Amino acid sequence: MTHGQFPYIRGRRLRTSSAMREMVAEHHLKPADFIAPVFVMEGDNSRVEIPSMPGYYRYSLDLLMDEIGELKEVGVRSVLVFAKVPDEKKDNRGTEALNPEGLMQRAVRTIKKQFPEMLVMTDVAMDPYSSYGHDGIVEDGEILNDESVEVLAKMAVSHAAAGADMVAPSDMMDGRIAAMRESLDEAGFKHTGLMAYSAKYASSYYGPFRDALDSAPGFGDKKTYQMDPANVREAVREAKLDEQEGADIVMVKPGLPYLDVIRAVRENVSVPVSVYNVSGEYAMLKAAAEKGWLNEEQAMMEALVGFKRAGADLIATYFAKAASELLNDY
Ligand SMILES: NCc1[nH]cc(CCC(=O)O)c1CC(=O)O
Ligand SMILES: [Mg+2]
Repeated sequence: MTHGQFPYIRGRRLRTSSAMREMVAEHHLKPADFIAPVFVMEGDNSRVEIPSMPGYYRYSLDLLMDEIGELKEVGVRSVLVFAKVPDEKKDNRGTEALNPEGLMQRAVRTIKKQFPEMLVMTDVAMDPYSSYGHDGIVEDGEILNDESVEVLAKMAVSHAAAGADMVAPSDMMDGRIAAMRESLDEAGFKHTGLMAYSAKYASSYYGPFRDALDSAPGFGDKKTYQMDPANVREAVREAKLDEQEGADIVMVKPGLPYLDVIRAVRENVSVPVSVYNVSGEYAMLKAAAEKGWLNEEQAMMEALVGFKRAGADLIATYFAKAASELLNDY
């Protein structure tokens, strides 16, 4: 009895042993694929666990160095820095974001001094500095685009001056990539890279991150600048525009609900594509694992290789350290 090419063709032959499966694996993860987001706060010798992100911490700068040392130890080669700004330093124009002695700038200098080979990327966005918790200057309830881009371009230069290898604008204002490239070049930072959050969706999966930085919008939502989850063609358009404006890497964010977007963007640009496996995705997996409903390590690795299969070249993920430890083990 034969059915089509069976029994001559048996897909299971290639799955008979771990060596066989590994030999035919189409995608692989390695620690250098990961970008580890890190949260820094003022103070000494302190760390605070983020309630909605079990096992993930905000560190004072001194303790952040230990954490980065551990990341380096397991083979992670790049970090993406986010700073928690005290309320009294927030205003509508993100003034503190340009302070050369600000927390972000000090963090970048300190990391580069202690770990010169670690790639340091910085979040360029106004929301942690904004009294309204928005990614731009607010006027009569509107988030101004062009005026915000001017601030963002200065912020990029300020991070570059502190020693950032790449700046990563996460604001979704129009035209900011070209403005940043021009400002960076004019200021002499022609080798400072730009990783653009090109297709960043207005997502509920950012909730735990906003807890971590106390950066939730004070009014309304971010739907007039972040993208509608219903759209994929628009993501391709945004990514292509950012590539033309000079982005060195384009990003899709969040990750798991947007694998098709990663694929579409990958097929339409030439620059590397990164994905942000965001805070809510981390929280979701951790919560299920805590309840014993999912195997945490297996679910984590499955999600991460899924990003590569979808077409991501690099992955910003809160699992960077845990996944690297596992990859080193076997
Ligand atoms: N510009 C802010 C910013 N940069 C990265 C994230 C989210 C990251 C995450 O959820 O892990 C956000 C939140 C937001 O847009 O409200
Ligand atoms: Mg855009």
